Amino acid sequence: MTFRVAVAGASGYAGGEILRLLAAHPEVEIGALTGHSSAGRPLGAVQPQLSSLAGRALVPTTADALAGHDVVFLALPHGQSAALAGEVGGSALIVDCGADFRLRDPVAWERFYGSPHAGTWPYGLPELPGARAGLWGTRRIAVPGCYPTAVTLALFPGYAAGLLEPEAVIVAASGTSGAGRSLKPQLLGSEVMGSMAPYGVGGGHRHTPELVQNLSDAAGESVTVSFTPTLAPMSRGILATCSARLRPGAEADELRAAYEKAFAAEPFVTLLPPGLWPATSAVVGSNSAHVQLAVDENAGRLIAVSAIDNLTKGTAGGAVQSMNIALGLPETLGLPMNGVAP
Ligand SMILES: NC(=O)C1=CN([C@@H]2O[C@H](COP(=O)(O)OP(=O)(O)OC[C@H]3O[C@@H](n4cnc5c(N)ncnc54)[C@H](OP(=O)(O)O)[C@@H]3O)[C@@H](O)[C@H]2O)C=CC1
Ligand SMILES: CC(=O)N[C@@H](CCC(=O)OP(=O)(O)O)C(=O)O
Repeated sequence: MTFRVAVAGASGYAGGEILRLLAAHPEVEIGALTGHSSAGRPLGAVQPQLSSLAGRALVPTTADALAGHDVVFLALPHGQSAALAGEVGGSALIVDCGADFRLRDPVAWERFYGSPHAGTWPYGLPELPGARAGLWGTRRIAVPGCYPTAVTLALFPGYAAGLLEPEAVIVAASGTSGAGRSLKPQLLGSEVMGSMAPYGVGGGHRHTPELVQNLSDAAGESVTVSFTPTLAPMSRGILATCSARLRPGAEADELRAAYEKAFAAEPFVTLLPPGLWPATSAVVGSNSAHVQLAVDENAGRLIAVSAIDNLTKGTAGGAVQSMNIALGLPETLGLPMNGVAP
């Protein structure tokens, strides 16, 4: 069976990456493509890398344009998804790449996003314990934020195994495509090239409550998270360096065994052999996450590092992986495991 799929926000970075993957997906027919300021233009004018779809027209983002599809991807600015999803309604599978339906706690939502909480949908990080059960047959998916995907994969096995104290310290570097393609002075080439700088320092980044939610779910208790994002002079990729204090008696071998068990059957997570460390260049263009860990015996802490492509595993690839599960398709269908290095 072929599923007819619409993409809202097809002119953006996330929308473009969704289309790159869907164009190679054997069970998908690409339907409506919508844009905002670029509506009326051909897709090839704003996404020239999508050669096979270059002549397709971008239409305005309306519920009418998105009606009549089996699957609708929403790749829109935060706050735009909830109203549109309500209007599209029906039996379509709606996959929201924005944040609107990720958090369960309305207080945390309002504090970090400053608007009323729209609700909570099944969370599209299949590797998180219990997540697949929520995705099978669902008609609504909330795709995780890109940092939460990288960080959760790096830390959840240690928490799920009960080997870590409930506090995590995370410093993660992201490429500039994580910020979308709208114009922002801090993203000018002359500001970013040859430089790295933190932002959202001091617990202010909106992915903090999502990290707390995921790690607390894994731990079965409330986990405190200190998260510092950093902008790196590259277009794609996230490298997350995560640290947590070991529970008394927890050993490096037990941690390694917990990670091996968690990822043994995961098609898109590679626990690297001891001594090899994740690099963004190895995962760019793929839906793969690379993970490695070490125990700092002096500090009594786990150091876990992950690398993903923020636009693939961190957005579009994770979204397609979750779509596959929801539709009963093989989970890996249409998704690249290999990167494009060098
Ligand atoms: N970039 C990333 O790494 C990640 C992004 N996401 C999420 O995906 C979503 C899209 O992000 P991204 O692609 O990076 O952003 P972009 O800024 O690159 O694209 C935004 C898209 O939304 C459209 N748009 C802009 N304003 C409006 C509006 N008022 N109403 C309807 N459509 C509008 C744009 O259309 P036009 O260009 O035609 O004006 C464009 O298609 C966001 O919610 C983001 O949080 C999630 C994880 C990671
Ligand atoms: C480099 C950069 O700016 N990154 C974005 C994260 C993008 C993302 O995953 O997140 P959302 O879907 O929650 O927007 C940021 O820090 O806001």
